[in-house]
Amino acid sequence: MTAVARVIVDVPSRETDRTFDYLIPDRLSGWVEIGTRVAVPFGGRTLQGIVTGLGADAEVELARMKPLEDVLDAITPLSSELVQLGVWMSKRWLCPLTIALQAMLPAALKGRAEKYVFPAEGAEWSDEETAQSGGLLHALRKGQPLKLSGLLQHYPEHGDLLRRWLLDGRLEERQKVEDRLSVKTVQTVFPSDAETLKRAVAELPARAHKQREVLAYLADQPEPIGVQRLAEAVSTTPSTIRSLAERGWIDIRAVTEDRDPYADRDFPVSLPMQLTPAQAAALLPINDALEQRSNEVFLLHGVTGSGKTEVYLQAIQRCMESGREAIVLVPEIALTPQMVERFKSRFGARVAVLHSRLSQGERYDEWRKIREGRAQVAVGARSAIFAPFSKIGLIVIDEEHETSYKQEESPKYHARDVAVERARLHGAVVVLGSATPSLETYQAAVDGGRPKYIAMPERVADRPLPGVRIVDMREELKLGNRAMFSRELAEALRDRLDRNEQTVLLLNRRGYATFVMCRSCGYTAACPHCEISLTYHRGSHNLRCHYCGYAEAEPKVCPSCESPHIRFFGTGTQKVEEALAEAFPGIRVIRMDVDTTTEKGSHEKWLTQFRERRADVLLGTQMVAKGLDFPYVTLVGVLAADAALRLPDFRASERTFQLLTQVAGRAGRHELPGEVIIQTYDPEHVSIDSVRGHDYKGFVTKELHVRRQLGYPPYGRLIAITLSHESVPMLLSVGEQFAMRIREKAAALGISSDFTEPGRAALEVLGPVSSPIARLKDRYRFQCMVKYRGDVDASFLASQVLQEMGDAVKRGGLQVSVDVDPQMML
Ligand SMILES: Nc1ncnc2c1ncn2[C@@H]1O[C@H](COP(=O)(O)OP(=O)(O)OP(=O)(O)O)[C@@H](O)[C@H]1O
Ligand SMILES: [Zn+2]
Ligand SMILES: [Zn+2]
Repeated sequence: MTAVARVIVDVPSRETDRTFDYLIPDRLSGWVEIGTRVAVPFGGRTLQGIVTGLGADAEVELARMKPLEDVLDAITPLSSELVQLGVWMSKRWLCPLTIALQAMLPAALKGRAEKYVFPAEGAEWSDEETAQSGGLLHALRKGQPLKLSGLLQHYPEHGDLLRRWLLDGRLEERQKVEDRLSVKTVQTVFPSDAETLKRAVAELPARAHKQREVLAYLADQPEPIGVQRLAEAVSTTPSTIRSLAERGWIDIRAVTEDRDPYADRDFPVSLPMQLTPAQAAALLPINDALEQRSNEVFLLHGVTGSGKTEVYLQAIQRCMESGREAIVLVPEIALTPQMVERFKSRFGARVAVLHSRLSQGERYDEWRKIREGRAQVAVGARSAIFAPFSKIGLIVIDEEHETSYKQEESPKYHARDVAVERARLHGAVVVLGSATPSLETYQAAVDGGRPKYIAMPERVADRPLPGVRIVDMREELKLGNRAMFSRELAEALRDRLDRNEQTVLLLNRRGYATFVMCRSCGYTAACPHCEISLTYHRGSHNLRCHYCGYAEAEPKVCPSCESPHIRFFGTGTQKVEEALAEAFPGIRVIRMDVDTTTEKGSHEKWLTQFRERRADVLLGTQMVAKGLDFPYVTLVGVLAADAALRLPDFRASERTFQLLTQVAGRAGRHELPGEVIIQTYDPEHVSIDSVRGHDYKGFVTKELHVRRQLGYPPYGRLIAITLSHESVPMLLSVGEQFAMRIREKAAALGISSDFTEPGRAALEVLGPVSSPIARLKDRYRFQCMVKYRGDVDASFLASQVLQEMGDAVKRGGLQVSVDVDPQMML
């Protein structure tokens, strides 16, 4: 019987989206399991791949089968459960399996970097083991890092031993990332016993003061200590310390250290709080499900400030006590120090944190902590859903309505759906938390009973929700106020300055371009490659396209009519900042937007400043709306509340309501009561009017009614297929064929295209029409939208048509992108 590995090669195309069989050579037997990354010969090249299956017989004759070339990691990075999840994802979102699998790996593991093997710090082997290893251990102990591939080649008969020791931790594997070993090592002093130290002091020459001090320090504090740290502690140089090692009085060894991005911060220990009755009632069914290990999904619908986080924390505690692991997803933007601190303070080093602001190396270290079982809780943004745990008991998704849980590039997965599937594979509990649940989740809870609905309708400690006033800016204009701030908002702001309280100002900028326009002829500067207005950047005085990166200098005269009256238009945060400085001299403003938060750590820096009350106003875009919990914020102002309502997206109302409710929720969360002022040109709009009474149910009822009539989610589902090409006629003809074939297939299956009859399965294809962004990077874009309802496998139909038309698409040089359950309609 010959062992065979089924491998998915890392070439993301439809033709290679299947497994290929390879022989497992003896040298590698015992190293290959499901999830192992391997190097394989493929079409004359060596490619990277992932083993997704093992078998004894092969689909092609053994004689024609090639052997695997190499194993790329000693510790298999993916489990068979994650591979299974990947298979599910590739079907769910119509993407090649390799793309789904690669999305689960930390970036540091993606290249074909060589792996090195080292003995672990303090590892010991018996004489018997040393003898058994036939020179292998001897080679390793010389201290030189040895390549894993080399070891496997030189010691083929000792592969089992190597693997066993890697698994029991006596050997470690490391990888070069960014030209350095991906594991950080620290030169560490190991003091000898007190006796030796005493003798050393006696032997030292009289003038060796510093060396004496070092020895005294170590005699006092016999714990291992970093050379650098020790040098600082006794204010000497590392070379002084090294000279002691040379004389054999102390030992200096390299010790691996995790790059813990939070290492220099002390987290005060936090104990579980006494729950309010509402929290206790919410926790009860969650704990029950954990206890019974039943695969439940809950929607925890708690208003802003109702204390959802404490419920998560105590559920996680329960989960950990039963020996299982927990994943907590929070939106990238909410991964503030404040949020991280809540978890670190409660669970300490058992928490791994994963987010994009960490360096590749830092992320890899956190990932290893999870993979090697040193962490029990992973807190992170979207991709943390793939945390390589093996016995998950609980998955929490905070702010479950957030759009950032949907990845916009392939694999276009939604972390919420992945969470539900992953929890099913583990028999785990899912908690979806939000003050403003997505309509999909809410409707499923109310109509279908899964998720189970849990409500926390009040804030903790009887704190009231803030009062909300809506200001009609048209009225302001009628009364002659042309300023950016209404009289009410200006007055409230002044009031806060007098009382030394703080204000959060949200500029809803989505759909509100900071563009340049000529006031004489109406010319607006647009990207020559995309159908998009260019955005003005004050710092560099240039105009930039946010889609393709095109940039040009700010025009002095209108390129169209040569008028000098061309100027920067629209309301950017910079403009608001200027207006604030003008209206309130001396006001201290922190501006948070894409321009001020690109630098690593800047986000945190601003929030810390604001928390320490070194500013009066926190002004920003969406990123100031979520997760913040500052006791002195008593006023929230919203400028241009309706800015995003006109976007060509059926979720525009829902998003506006969620954003306004979330930002309103930042006010009055502690002792001081809060107030919210929303400026708008459209005060009657249901998205704005409902915020006044914190009326989620009122909003949702109206909005669901509209969705039901139009057959939009949650009452129907969508698949967006976008085609792009330089030539419009080409696009139109392929697009038409596309739409037609799907319609034909549906008709052949007897699926109606009539959505008016409630409850009946239906499918229709809208388009092809020009996409809302009609041209990008010199390519025109057309869209077909498949809308369907009921028992229809539209993904399957779409993928069939894609396959059938694959050749035509390829020959014509078209690009096709498929988005199943799209969240962004642009
Ligand atoms: N049982 C409790 N007793 C006293 N204070 C509590 C309790 N639970 C939570 N709090 C406090 O109430 C405040 C709000 O809690 P938390 O931030 O968890 O709310 P939330 O529901 O997550 O709100 P949001 O959705 O707005 O983020 C916090 O300052 C928290 O420390
Ligand atoms: Zn002009
Ligand atoms: Zn462009």
